[in-house]
Amino acid sequence: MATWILNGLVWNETTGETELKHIRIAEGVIAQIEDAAAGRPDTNGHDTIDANGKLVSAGFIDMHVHLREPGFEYKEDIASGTRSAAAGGFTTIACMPNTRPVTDTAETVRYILDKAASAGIVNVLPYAAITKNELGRELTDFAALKEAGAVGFTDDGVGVQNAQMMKDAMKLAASMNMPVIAHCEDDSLVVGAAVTEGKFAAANGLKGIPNESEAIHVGRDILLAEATGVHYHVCHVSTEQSVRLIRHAKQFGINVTAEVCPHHLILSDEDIPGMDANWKMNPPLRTPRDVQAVIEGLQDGTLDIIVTDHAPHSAEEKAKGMLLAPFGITGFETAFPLLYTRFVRTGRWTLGFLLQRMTSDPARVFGLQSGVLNVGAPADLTIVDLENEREVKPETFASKGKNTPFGGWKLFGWPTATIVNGSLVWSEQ
Ligand SMILES: NC(=O)N[C@@H](CC(=O)O)C(=O)O
Ligand SMILES: [Zn+2]
Ligand SMILES: [Zn+2]
Repeated sequence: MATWILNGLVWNETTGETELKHIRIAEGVIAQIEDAAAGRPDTNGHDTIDANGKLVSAGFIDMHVHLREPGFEYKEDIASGTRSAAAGGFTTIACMPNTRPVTDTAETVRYILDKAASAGIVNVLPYAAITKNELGRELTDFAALKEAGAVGFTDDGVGVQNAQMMKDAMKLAASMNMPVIAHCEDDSLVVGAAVTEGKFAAANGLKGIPNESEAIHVGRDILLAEATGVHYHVCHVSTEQSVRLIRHAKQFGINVTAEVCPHHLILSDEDIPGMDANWKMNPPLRTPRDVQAVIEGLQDGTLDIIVTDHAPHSAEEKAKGMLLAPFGITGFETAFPLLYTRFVRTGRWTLGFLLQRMTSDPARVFGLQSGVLNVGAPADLTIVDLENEREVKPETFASKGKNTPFGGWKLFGWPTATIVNGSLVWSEQ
């Protein structure tokens, strides 16, 4: 059976314009795209969804998320996490291996894929750990993990401290055409601090996390990527120094790509209102100068894609306060509205620029079929209301995590329906 999505505002990658279209989806793929000006198609016997002039985009892709299952289901699980993703317009998400047990065996990779197939409502791509238990001591069985369905290797949550270990991982990953995705953090430069070195830390008499703790790994790993030829992808870039190093590496033709999170594009340490753990994440909110640098990095192509680093924690954990609470904020349900409101509605970016960084660019970087609105592509689509302003209400999130610094913000650009493999998996109440 086919479904027609009628009167969708579609952004045309070739012309850079938006046009009103009717889209037919059948058997999980986009089967037909017609100009709405040519009139209503014959929808007899088919389902119809009237987009009523709302944006219809290729579904958003988020290559850095934490679903917390197995092991931390009190924070999030695959059912609640994929529902939260769908509510944010995401149709494909790649989940990090800092679960319990750590996703470091084929068995755990298969557990996540099976659970995603039975309880999940969007496409879930699991990453596997680089080192056993993410302890940095011994490599995992890359071949078995790839065979089980892992899409890349990462110890997200911690940096790989030993350079030889990282080099061995890159060599092995390169030999099997798999990417290495790095959380960049040198433990010897992090002294148990909760926020960045900067005005907030100084004003509150706190130790700060220095920019070099991130950038020193970026620099090291770029040299190792050059030596091994691996596809090296940098997680959640937050500092001016990292942007500079990645820009330089790309000029040299080194196979490096990078991601940036909405919060690092929008907030600095100077926005932190007080000792509230909803403003605590890793990497931390940096200085205004770093915010400017990551924006420029995204704009000039140094940073390739936008990811949320959706990192839900329980209310009890976050109530421990800025110093003791775990790092991380939820991301799915605010990402597009934040970026659309802050950068597109204000005229700084085109709609197409933002959509590309959340759809076709992640697909290109990680070799996925989705992320484009073309005939023959997977029918993973998002419908978004660009015109109505609404307040961020964390208590209404589909995610179990309510930990966000954006509560109360008034934003435009709310997803209203999400379609995965041709099926409507979520729609606004
Ligand atoms: N980003 C965070 O602040 N936290 C992440 C870990 C990580 O992404 O490094 C988490 O797992 O909670
Ligand atoms: Zn990380
Ligand atoms: Zn993460």
